[in-house]
This record gives sequence, structure tokens and C-alpha cells, in this order.
Amino acid sequence: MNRLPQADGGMIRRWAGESVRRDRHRFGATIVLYLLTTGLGLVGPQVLGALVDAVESGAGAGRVDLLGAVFLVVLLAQALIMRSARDQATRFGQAVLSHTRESFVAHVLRLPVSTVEAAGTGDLLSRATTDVDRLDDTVRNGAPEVTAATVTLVLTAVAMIVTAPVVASGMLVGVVLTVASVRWYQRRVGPVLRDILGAWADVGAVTHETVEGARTISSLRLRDRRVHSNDTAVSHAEAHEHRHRALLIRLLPSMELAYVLPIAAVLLVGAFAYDAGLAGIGTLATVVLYAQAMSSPIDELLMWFEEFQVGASALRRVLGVGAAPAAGRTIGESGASDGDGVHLRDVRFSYREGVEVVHGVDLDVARGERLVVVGPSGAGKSTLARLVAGISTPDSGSVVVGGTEITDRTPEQARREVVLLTQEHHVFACSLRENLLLTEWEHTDDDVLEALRIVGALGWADALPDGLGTVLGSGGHPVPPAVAQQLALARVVLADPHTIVLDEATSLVDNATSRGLEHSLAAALHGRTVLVIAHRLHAARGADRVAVVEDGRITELGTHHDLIASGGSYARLHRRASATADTPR
Ligand SMILES: Nc1ncnc2c1ncn2[C@@H]1O[C@H](COP(=O)(O)OP(=O)(O)OP(=O)(O)O)[C@@H](O)[C@H]1O
Repeated sequence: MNRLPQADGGMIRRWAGESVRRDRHRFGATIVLYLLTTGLGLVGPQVLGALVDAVESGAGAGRVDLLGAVFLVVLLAQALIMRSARDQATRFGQAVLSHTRESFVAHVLRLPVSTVEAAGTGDLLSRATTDVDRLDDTVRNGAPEVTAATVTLVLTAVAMIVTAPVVASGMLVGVVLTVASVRWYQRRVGPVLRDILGAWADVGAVTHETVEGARTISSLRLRDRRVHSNDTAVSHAEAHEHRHRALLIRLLPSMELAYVLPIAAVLLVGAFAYDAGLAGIGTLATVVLYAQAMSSPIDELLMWFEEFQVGASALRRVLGVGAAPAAGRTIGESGASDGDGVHLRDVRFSYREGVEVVHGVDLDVARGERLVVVGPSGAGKSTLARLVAGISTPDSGSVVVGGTEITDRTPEQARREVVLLTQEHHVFACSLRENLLLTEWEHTDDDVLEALRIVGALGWADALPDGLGTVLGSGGHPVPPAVAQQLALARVVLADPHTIVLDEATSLVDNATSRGLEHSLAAALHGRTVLVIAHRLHAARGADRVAVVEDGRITELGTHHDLIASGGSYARLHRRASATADTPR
């Protein structure tokens, strides 16, 4: 499976830079508030140190009281400023997150269908749900805590060094141990977390597929196989989770040590310094208080360090969607223009590298012509339909529709000009009116009713309890598959594109309805270029020309009568269909 890309370091740095620039005032205010509150936090131990010195030197009660009062005021002010710093940081995080979510959705909507299909829906779904949730926790809660802890840690270390550099050198033990352990862990944990997120995406894909195909699974009694696929996917994910736990178990003891050892070292060095007359008892008390004050931010950082690794992996996946090439290049990039109609030149295409399924197809369909494509199963008819509709991009060659290279259009333009209708028709969980309008909101109810009439679904719609307002889809009024097809055709009538590709779009309606439908459509689609991938051979009779596709090539092209007269594959297919009195493809 070709997973969607992950963001690299450059993309993450750009994202961080843009996030800060976009909300720089709040970001600046947050940093200033954190600096203030941490600065005040550093005054506390200094005041306490002075208090110890004052008591030791026998200063008066007035001075001791004053120092005590200053200490209380400092604590109070620090708490208040910290609260407002956290508030600003959370708001900043919310803004970053909401922008990231919005651009994620925008990128997803620009992805070519073929990219999503190649990656599997599970990958995209897990990025849109689990990964965004993980990011939410990291950005909204983790970022403020980590900023506060880092600022506190750095300023406390600076204050310690300024107060008594010799005594503060005891902290070096902790710094060395922490840096070494974290670097060791960080080098190993990144790939493991990526594997974990990828494996859970696979679990999501299996679940999604099982739910989607529930009816087929039930009717073919595939339950045990699906359970097995699910178990396999879950056990892969568990194996990666186990690797992660094993790494953590090795990291935690050294981090615990890195947290306790420095205080012991500071006390030890402090005792020597006191003996050598390098530091007074008050200074020692201040430095030990600083050392102890470091334990809380270190704890905080340790806790969030893990979350940040997960958040960073989720961020790589969420931003990575933006690295996938969007559908449609800039208009006019290729400069290819060949008048109206559909023109394919030496088009080659492969789903998988090295397995070409369309081998250098040339085809010209005149504007307003109706071309029917027939051929054996697996010959490449649907692939041709996807290429003409711009859903798949050729490996080489050009596909010009309506005068422009199809892949040069933005998805919005392509949707207005070329519509591909397949046999999969999704009915959305909303009213019939909304289902038909989707993006064509300028239409009135009369237009909608007319479209329903054209596709022969007006009778069905008239019988609905709330008319056009009846809610359909999952949990709503049931829609038989044949009606779903008619609704999809009605959407095309309303969308009014100049080129239409019907890929077995009427295969679910019975023969009589299909003929009726195709007649109505022929009237509705008059003047447009229509490419029909035919499921039933009779569709070829109403066509201007017929193309026979075999093994990824167009082997015959002409009118129905010409092809019958030439006695080739089409004539054989036709004879077979007539002999069985059936209408196979
Ligand atoms: N998503 C895909 N990934 C890989 N190979 C594919 C994919 N879709 C189709 N193929 C392969 O491409 C070839 C052409 O398939 P295509 O669906 O275009 O044929 P078709 O003529 O429309 O067949 P049918 O009438 O059965 O739908 C076949 O060999 C098929 O197995």
C-alpha cells in the first residue's frame, strides 16, 4: 500500500514558524508572562536565603518579618502571572490547532481520488481522527506546560550559576546523564512511534472495510476471515507498542537517577565549598532550593517528552497530507489544446509500477459525440473512463477534454466540466434536495423536480413522506440501489457538464428501466460529449460510434453497422449476445 507521505523536518519548521507569525502578539505575550513568572519564582529562594542569613547573623525581628512578607507577595504574584501565562498559551495552542485542522481538511479535499485509493482509506481516516486528536492534546495542553517547564529550568540554572557557580557545578552530573539518556531514546523511538501510528491506521482500514462490506461479508460467510484480518492487524500494532514499552522501560531508571543524583551532588560540593569558605550557609540554602525547584519542571518535561514524541509523529502524518501532490496543476501549464471534444494521444497508464494496463491509446471523440466503449472484463475500460475524467493521471501521453489537458484543471473546474458516473452511488445522510444539489445550490426546486423527471425518479420522489425535504441515507428513508443510480444521474443533469463519462452507471437498473433511462438521458445530455462504458451491448446501438477495448488497447473503432460488417471482435460479441438472447457486455 502506498501510504500518504509524512512531513519532513523542513515542513515542521515552516509550520512552527508560520504558527508563531500568524499569532505573534499572543505568542510574544505568552513568552513574556512565562519569563516574568519564572523570574519571580527565582526571587523566592533568594529571599529565603537572605532570611536564613538574617536569622544566622541575629538580625532584628523587623527585618525577618519584612523578608517573610516579601516572600509571600512574590509567591502570590507568581501564581497570578502563571495563571494568565497558561491562559494565553492555551489560546495560542487552540488557534494553532484550529488552523492546522482547517489546512488539513483543505489539503484532503484537494487530494486526487487515485492517491487516496492507493493509500487506502484507513490511512487518511486515522490521520483525520486519531492523529488530529493526539496533536490536540500535545498542542493545547503539552505546549504550554513544556514552555513553562523549559523557561523555569533554564532560568533556574542561570540563577544557580550566578548565585554560586562552584556549588551549581554539582548539577552537571544530572545534565550529562539526562542528555545522554534522552539522545539514546530519541534516536530509537521515532521509527517505533511511526510504526505504531501506521499499524493503528491499518487496524482502522480493516475495521472500515469490514463495516463497509458488512452485507457481502455476511452473505459470503466471511466473518471468520475478517476476524482473522482484524486480529492480525491488531497483533502487529501490539508488537510495535511492545517495542515502545521496552524502550521506555530502559529509559526510565536512568531518568530517575538523573533527577536524584544532582541534588546529592550539589549537597556534596556545597559541603566542601562551605568548609573551604567559598559559600555561606544562606547561599547553600538558596542553591539547594533552586536544585529542588528544578525537580518539578524536570518531572513535567519527562512526562510531556513522551507525549511530544507521539504528538510529533502525529504532526508528521497530519502535515504530510499537504506534501501529497494535489489534483490538478496550474491552468495552462501543459499548453496542450486541441479544440473541443475528447482527445487522447499515446496514453499509457499503470496502477502499479511495471504493470502497464493502458498501452499507448489514441482516441478522438468529437464534441457532442456519443461513444460507447465495450470489451471483455479487465480490458481497461474503467481505467480509460478514469483517465478521461481526470481521476487518474496518465504515466505518459495527453488527455485533452474540452480544449484543455484534463489534469490542468482545478478539481472545481474539472467537476463542472467533466463528470464521471460509476455504479457506486453514495446517498448522503441529508434531504433529497440536498442530496441532489450538493454543490449546485443555484438551482430551484423546479429544476430539481425536472431532473428527477428526466431520470425517471419523479414517481418515487412524489411518494416520499416529506417530498424533497425527506431525509435519505443512513438512518433516513431507504433508497433502493436502482433509485440511487437515478439520483446520481439527476445530479449530473443538474451539474450540467459538457462531457460525461458513464462507467456502467446504469448497471443496477433492470434492462427496461435502463433503456428508458438511457433514452431520457440521451435527451438530457443532447449536445454534450458522452463516453459510455457499456455493461450491456444494446447501449452500443444508440451510439454514434463504438470503441472495442482489448488488453489495454483500442482494437476496433467505428459505427455499430461498420463494426458488424467488418466481422471482428465486436461482431462476435454481438452474435454471442444475440444467440443467448441475453445482453451481456
Ligand atoms: N485499483 C487498481 N489497482 C491495480 N490494478 C487495477 C486497479 N483497477 C484495475 N486494475 C487492473 O487494471 C486492468 C484494467 O482494469 P479495468 O477495471 O480498467 O478493466 P475493465 O475493462 O473496466 O473491466 P470490468 O469490465 O471488469 O470492470 C485489470 O487488469 C485490473 O485488474
